[in-house]
Amino acid sequence: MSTLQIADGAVLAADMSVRSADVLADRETGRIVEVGDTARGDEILDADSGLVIPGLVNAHCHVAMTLLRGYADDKPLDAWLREDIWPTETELETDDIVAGTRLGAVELLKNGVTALGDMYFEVPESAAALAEAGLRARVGHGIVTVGKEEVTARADFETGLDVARELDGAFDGRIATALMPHSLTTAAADLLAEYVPRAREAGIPLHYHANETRDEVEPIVEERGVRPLEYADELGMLEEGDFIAHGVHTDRTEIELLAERGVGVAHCPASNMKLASGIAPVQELLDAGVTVGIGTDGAASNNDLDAFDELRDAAMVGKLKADDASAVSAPEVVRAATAGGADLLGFDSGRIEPGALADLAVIDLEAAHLTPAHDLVSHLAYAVRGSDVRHTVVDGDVIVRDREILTLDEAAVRREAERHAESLIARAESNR
Ligand SMILES: CSC[C@H]1O[C@@H](n2cnc3c(O)ncnc32)[C@H](O)[C@@H]1O
Ligand SMILES: [Zn+2]
Repeated sequence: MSTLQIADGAVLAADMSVRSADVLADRETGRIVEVGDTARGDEILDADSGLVIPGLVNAHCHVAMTLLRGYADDKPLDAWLREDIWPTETELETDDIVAGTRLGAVELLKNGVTALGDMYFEVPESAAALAEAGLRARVGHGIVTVGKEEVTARADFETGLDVARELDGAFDGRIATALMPHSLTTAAADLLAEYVPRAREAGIPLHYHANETRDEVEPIVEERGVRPLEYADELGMLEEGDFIAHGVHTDRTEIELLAERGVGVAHCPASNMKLASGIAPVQELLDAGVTVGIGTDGAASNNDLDAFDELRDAAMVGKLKADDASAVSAPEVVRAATAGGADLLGFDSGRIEPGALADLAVIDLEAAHLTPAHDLVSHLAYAVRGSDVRHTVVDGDVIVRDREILTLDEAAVRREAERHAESLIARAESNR
């Protein structure tokens, strides 16, 4: 056994208590073997004056959209997608997506994220980039059929299913997959009815955008006479292991349906605020027993991938929505961003205890904005910034040490991303 000892820090336990302890991880199995003060490891990672937490889980992202950060702002979802994002995305080439994925991976890992849910294009190449950077991910090809001929629409579903079947378990199990139709209004009903059962036969879960805006809910109610998640249920799209993104405009019946079916919600508060989509009823979801994770969505609607921003946003807007300052409390958001997200993605991580995957982040507590340290869970929810992350560990491997990413050349990744972003936008603008 080759071990990593994360030494001399305070450790956040699953019950949200904090105590001084070392964490010992087996680098071969990638799992935590001991949490205590007798651990002795082959390699030491210094966590003195630090807090060891489960790595944050970004439950919903389009990571390569880092290339479109700041390209189109201040519009609502539908106009933003149709006028700016989709026309530009038609110009994307595989190398652009790899460059954007690497840039996103640097940002995520340096901000303490160890796992993500990612829906985008060119998934074999982007999944390889994520895994090589050191991240764990559940990935899928985003399937859109609106505006496409039947044959092209079907081909998109075939790609989604093939990618999900072929990549599941790749990169020593760091990559898992899902069938990812973009949304209930942008993926055709007849093809969903055909492909969802095929995904089930292969044991593949589903992930899709749902109930994000009122404009997306109303046409379904008008056309089908049921709420969007009732429609999803009719199509067999609400099964244990599935998770939706957003769930902003969910009514009581839909919340109960999610709870009954064991389907979780990736809550994306910053994206929902920026696109003025609305505020998800997070406290109601939690009270109903729905598993909630937290996501950034893509960097073009956020505009960064700092998951600590999301924790804070989730707590703040959750209170506003509930009209109750005690709603979406600090322990609840910290749990959502760690164990909640890990449950949504189906990873055995998100908690620091023997047997769990050693996906961890170490927060440097020596900062003016983290002083005094009355309550470290409060700090995680309301005061810690991504730039306070000192080390990030995935599968027992140190990926970020003293804020330096070890798996990628950060300067080269930034240069490449700049180059690809510039040429992508030039191509898109010349074709307008
Ligand atoms: C088909 S791959 C994913 C697809 O989703 C687009 N997208 C980015 N952010 C959002 C959002 O908040 N709601 C819906 N769709 C979104 C992205 O640009 C890709 O086209
Ligand atoms: Zn999204």
